[in-house]
Amino acid sequence: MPTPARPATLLYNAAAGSQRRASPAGLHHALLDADYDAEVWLTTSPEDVVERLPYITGTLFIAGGDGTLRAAALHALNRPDLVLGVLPLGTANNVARAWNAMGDPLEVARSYRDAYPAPFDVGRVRGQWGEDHFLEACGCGLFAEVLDDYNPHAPKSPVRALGSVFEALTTLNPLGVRVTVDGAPVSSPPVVLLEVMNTPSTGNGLHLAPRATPGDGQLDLVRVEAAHHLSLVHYGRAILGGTFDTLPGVSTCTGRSFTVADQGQVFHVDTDLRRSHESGGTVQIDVLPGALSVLCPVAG
Ligand SMILES: Nc1ncnc2c1ncn2[C@@H]1O[C@H](COP(=O)(O)OP(=O)(O)OP(=O)(O)O)[C@@H](O)[C@H]1O
Repeated sequence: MPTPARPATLLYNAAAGSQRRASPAGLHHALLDADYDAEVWLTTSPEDVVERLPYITGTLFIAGGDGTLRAAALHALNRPDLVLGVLPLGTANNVARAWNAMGDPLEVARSYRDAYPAPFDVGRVRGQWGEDHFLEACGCGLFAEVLDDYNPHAPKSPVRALGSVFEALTTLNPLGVRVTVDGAPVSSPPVVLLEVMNTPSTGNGLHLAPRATPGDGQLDLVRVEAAHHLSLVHYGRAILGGTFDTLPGVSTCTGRSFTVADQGQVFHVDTDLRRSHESGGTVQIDVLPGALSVLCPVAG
């Protein structure tokens, strides 16, 4: 007698950037092929997740982009009863890319047949403003300034994004901020960009830490020294080619715990923005190793 399909939930965001690539019914069928009988949950806002996620246990497939994943994942911390599965329907899909869950969402769904749950790290940030978590990255300097000008929660617009890049490039002052890694001070020349990354890319697919792995219990610190500030063409080429960490003036190192001096600069935590009311003190960034349990796709 065949064994019944495994129960699961399919969270589907119809507002995600590439939702046209797979309908809820199509994903439901593909998951049946993978032996999961998923109850479909059509989400319309992160608030749905807050209300309903506490009542969901077992396997939760998330069909959306990084925003949808983050909205669910932040409520899946300290929930050993919940295993997440990523179905890439977003625009950048930084987390799906880092987890080998990219490609045709229907194929990815089918690849969960023999998948196993694996630990997925989460970053924790503590500043004067309180505590936040990130799946992708947290940092200050150029990218945070661009996001601050752009407002990532408004509708996406490439023209507005370009305007924000130019604005940040013309107004950014190098940051001379002290940094420690695992309790030890590191050389801290003025930088134009400082990112602590869990996934290799963040934002609109900015591939800043090609070696970052979200299941290794570590985070990658990436800094771009102001003195070596190259042209945008150099950065653009290296980001596309996955060689950003080899550029002159770009330094990287891994660690579990970081502090960054708080001089009142804006920080981004994934796409959220944070700024202290008063400068002084430090922002503390730690890895929470394996804080999430996420299915690893297994290609058939
Ligand atoms: N449960 C939810 N969680 C997060 N966003 C949601 C949710 N439901 C609807 N949305 C809306 O969907 C929009 C897009 O979501 P998402 O970030 O997942 O896709 P994307 O922007 O296309 O992908 P990416 O972030 O990978 O570039 C959000 O800006 C938000 O307005």
